[in-house]
Order: sequence, then structure tokens, then C-alpha cells
Amino acid sequence: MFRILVINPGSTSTKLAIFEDEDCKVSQTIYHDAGELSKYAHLFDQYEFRKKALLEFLEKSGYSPNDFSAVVGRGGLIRPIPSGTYEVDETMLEELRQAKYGEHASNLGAVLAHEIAKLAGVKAYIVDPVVVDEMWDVARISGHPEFERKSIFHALNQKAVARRAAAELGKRYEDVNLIVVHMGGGISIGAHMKGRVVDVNNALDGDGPFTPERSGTLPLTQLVDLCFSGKYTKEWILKRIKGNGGLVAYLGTNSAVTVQERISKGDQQAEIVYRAMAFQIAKWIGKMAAALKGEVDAIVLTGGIAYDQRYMVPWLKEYVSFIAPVLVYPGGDEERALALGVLRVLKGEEKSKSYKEEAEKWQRTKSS
Ligand SMILES: Nc1ncnc2c1ncn2[C@@H]1O[C@H](COP(=O)(O)OP(=O)(O)O)[C@@H](O)[C@H]1O
Ligand SMILES: CCCC(=O)OP(=O)(O)O
Repeated sequence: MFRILVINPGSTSTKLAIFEDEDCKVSQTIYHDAGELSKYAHLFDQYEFRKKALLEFLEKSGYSPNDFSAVVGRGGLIRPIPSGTYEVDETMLEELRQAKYGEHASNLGAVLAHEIAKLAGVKAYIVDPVVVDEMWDVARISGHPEFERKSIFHALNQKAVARRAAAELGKRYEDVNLIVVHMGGGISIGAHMKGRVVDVNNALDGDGPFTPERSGTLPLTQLVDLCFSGKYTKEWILKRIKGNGGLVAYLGTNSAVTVQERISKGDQQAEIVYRAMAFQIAKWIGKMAAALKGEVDAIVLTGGIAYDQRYMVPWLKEYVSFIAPVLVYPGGDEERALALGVLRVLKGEEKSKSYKEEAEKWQRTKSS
């Protein structure tokens, strides 16, 4: 039996789980509100507080680092690579610690996994990091050669629920076309064509709907004017785009649960903002339907906000049911997908990939 510790840091939560082979023995989701997170100027300033949550989880569950066969963390902002299970290595750790490719909570996954794995003398892994890139070249073109659209999204959960949806449709993932919508702290909408995510919004940039904590696509000229107004620092503006945008900016909370409570008590401002989020998500689903030329087997809703059966799910169905049937997987399958990715390696069913080799290979294909 293999026992695997799973560490999944998200922008609004830390999710932890312990698996024994395929069985989840214990799991916990800790939500972090916008006020708590706003104390930290940079992502790595959150390291100790997220580590404390992890150690408390281990203690409360009665485990110590020595109990694990391997540790797996959510994969963060590194260089673009194909889908798969990767051993955490020094190059990856250094890039994450320096935030060489940007800041996001997922960057903490590999670093925390490495720290616990080192104590136990076992290996640390990541699976399907947020930079998995299978995008068509035509989807990379932004509108100006100095700007490139990038594939940064909830790759792990999108792939996991897409496989589940395909199985539910009685087909292989490689034989279906799906639009997968992950609604968490960030929101990504991916066009999955026969097992490949051929287009997706960059969930971290101004590309997509607004989200609990991000602004999404903003009117460009107004943004440029703000940048040159002389009133704000670059950090302040970036924080409005990611961290203090979206629901946080309009309603002062990153919690869709709080917004739903406010709507149910008659808060009209909360209702119009939350409805606008649904409206923007629906329009992105429409874009992805066009990318798939209308051949869509199903639309799959997932992530924390897909638990919202009162407002978000029915609103989205109202807008997009004409495209394809809508399947709902609330929360998602991230912890299981992380554990199973490592289990396949531990059982010898699959080889783990080398980050350095795959990143260099990806770069060579791009430049050839
Ligand atoms: N039962 C629920 N109903 C509606 N929204 C929910 C529910 N549970 C969590 N959420 C919302 O989902 C969002 C977080 O989703 P999650 O996928 O956990 O995000 P992340 O991994 O980015 O932290 C938050 O806005 C949270 O309030
Ligand atoms: C980095 C893209 C994935 C993302 O937005 O994750 P969260 O929803 O956890 O912020």
C-alpha cells in the first residue's frame, strides 16, 4: 500500500488530503478570506502560514511526514510543459521561489511538497501544473505581435473532470469535444478537442470573465490611462487585476457563498454583480463553442462555485444549454487526480517526467 500526502494550494483555499492507494482517508479544505490574504504583499510571504495549516492538518489527522511513500503538490507557474507527472527538482524549485514566471498560490505546492518529502526521505511530485500547454498556434495570436496568449489554467482539474464526463457519456476522453468551465478563485474555460485543450483563457491575466478575485478582461484604454495617471504603483495596479479584482473589488469578498447569502437577503448590488459574472462566463463558453465549430458533446461545470445550485448553475444553464448538455461536478477532482498521478508512477505503470527535459523539448518545438 502506498500512502500519499496531497497539498493543493489555491488562490482562496488550501486543500489537503491523504490517500492510501486509490482511497482518500482524510481531507480538509481551508478557505482564506480576502482580508487575511491581503496582509501578504508577495505570494511567498504566505509560505509559513500555509505550511502551518498543513502541519496542523497532519497533527490533527494523526500522521507525521515519515508515514508517507510520496508527497504531491499542485504544480504552479513554471515553463510550459505537456500534461503528466513530474518529479520536483532543483530547477523547478528555484524558478518557483524566484517567481520567475509569475506569482500564484499553486507555486507553493511543489515547494511545500518538497519540504515534507525531504523530512520523510521520499520523492515529491507535481501533476498537470497550471502551465500545461496544448494550445493550437492560431489560439496563441493575441492581436499584436508583442503580446502572446498563454495557456495558464486549472489544467489538473479540467483534465480530470473531462475524463470523468467522457466516461459518463460512454466514450473515451480522446473521442469527445467538451467545454470545461472551472470556477474557483480564478476561472478558466477550456475547449477540449479529442483529448487536447486547444484553446483556453489565461486565468491569471486580463483574459476571461471576472472571478472572485480577478478583474478578467478590462477596457484597455481606461487601463492604460490609469497606469499613466501617476497616482498608482505598478504593484497596486497588478493587485487590482489579480487579488483585489472581481467580486473582491465590487463586493469586498472572495467568497461566492457570502455573495449568495447576500443575494438571498435581497442585496441587489450583489445580485447584479454575481449575474454579470455568470453572463461573462456564459459568453466565454460561447467563444469556446465557436472554437470547436459547434461540435460540443457536453459543457462541464466544476470548481467551488459549481456547488451553487441556487444561482450560478441555473443561470449558466439558462444561457448555454442551447449549445450542449450541461454536466456539473461541484468542487472537482484535483486531490484525487494528484494522488492517482503519483500512484501510477509508484506502481510502475507510468514513468515520471523530467521537468528540465520536457520544458526544453517544448521550447525546441516552439522555435522550430
Ligand atoms: N457550497 C458552495 N456554494 C457556492 N460557492 C462555493 C461553495 N463552496 C465554495 N464556493 C466558492 O468557490 C470559490 C472557491 O473555489 P475553489 O475551487 O475552492 O477555489 P480555489 O482552488 O481557487 O481556492 C469561493 O468563491 C467559494 O466561496
Ligand atoms: C493559475 C490558474 C489557475 C487558477 O486560477 O487557480 P485558482 O482558482 O486556484 O486561483
